Amino acid sequence: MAQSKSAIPQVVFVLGPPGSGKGTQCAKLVEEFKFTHLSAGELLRGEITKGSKDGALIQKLMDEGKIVPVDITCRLLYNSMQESSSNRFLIDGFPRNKDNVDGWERIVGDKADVKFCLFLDCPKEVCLSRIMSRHEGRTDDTPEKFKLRIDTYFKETVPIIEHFGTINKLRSIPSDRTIEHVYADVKTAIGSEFEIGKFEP
Ligand SMILES: Nc1ncnc2c1ncn2[C@@H]1O[C@H](COP(=O)(O)OP(=O)(O)OP(=O)(O)O)[C@@H](O)[C@H]1O
Ligand SMILES: O=c1ccn([C@@H]2O[C@H](COP(=O)(O)O)[C@@H](O)[C@H]2O)c(=O)[nH]1
Ligand SMILES: [Mg+2]
Repeated sequence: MAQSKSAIPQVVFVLGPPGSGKGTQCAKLVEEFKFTHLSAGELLRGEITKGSKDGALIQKLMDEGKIVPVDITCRLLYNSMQESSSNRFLIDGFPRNKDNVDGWERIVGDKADVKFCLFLDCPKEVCLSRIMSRHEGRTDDTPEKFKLRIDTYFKETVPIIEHFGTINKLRSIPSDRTIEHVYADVKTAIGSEFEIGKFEP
C-alpha cells in the first residue's frame, strides 16, 4: 500500500553561505522541537575521520571547496534518515548544486516530503568574520578556503536557492543579526508549515 503523505519523513533543507549560521539555527530548533538535524558537511567529515573508501575523495574536494558527488552525500543522508526514529529532518548544507537536486529526486524522491528551503541570507564579509572566529578545528576555516567555498556557493548553490523560489518553496531570512533575532524568524518560518505548538520538547 502507498504510504500516506503524513507517514513519510518531512524535510526542510537549510541553505546559506558558509558561516551564515545554518548549524547554529538547526541546533536551536532541535533543542526546542522534535527535529533531527542532519548536516551534510558533518556526515562527509565523518567519512574522512573514519577513513572510509570515499574519505580521500571527500577530503580532496573539501580542500578545493568543491561539491562531493551526490551519490556519496545522498546515501549518507538517506541512511541517516532511515536509521532515525524521527519523522522530521533539518537537512543542513544540501542540496548545493543541480547534481544534488537531481540525485535527491532519484535516490529519495517520493520517499520524503520536502516542505521548503530555509535560506539564511548573510553578506560574505560577515560570514568570513564568523568562520574566522569559529575555532572548531575545521581545515576549511581559512580565508583562502573560504574564498573557494564562497565562489562555489555563488556559482552553484545560489541558482538552487533561486530554484526553490520559483517553485514557491523558499523562506528567506536575513542572518546578519543576533542569533536570537534570526531564530525568531526561523521559528515563524517553521511554524508556517509545521504545527510546532504541538511538538513536545
Ligand atoms: N547570528 C549570529 N551572530 C553571530 N555569530 C553567529 C551567528 N550565527 C552563528 N554564529 C557563529 O558563526 C559561526 C558559524 O556559524 P555556523 O557554524 O552555524 O554556520 P554554518 O552556516 O553552519 O557554516 P558552514 O557552512 O561553514 O558549516 C559559529 O562560530 C557561530 O557560533
Ligand atoms: O552536500 C554537501 C555538503 C557539504 N559538502 C562539502 O563539505 C564542505 C563543508 O560543508 P559545510 O556545509 O560547510 O559543513 C563543503 O565546502 C563541500 O566541500 C558537499 O560537497 N556537499
Ligand atoms: Mg555548518
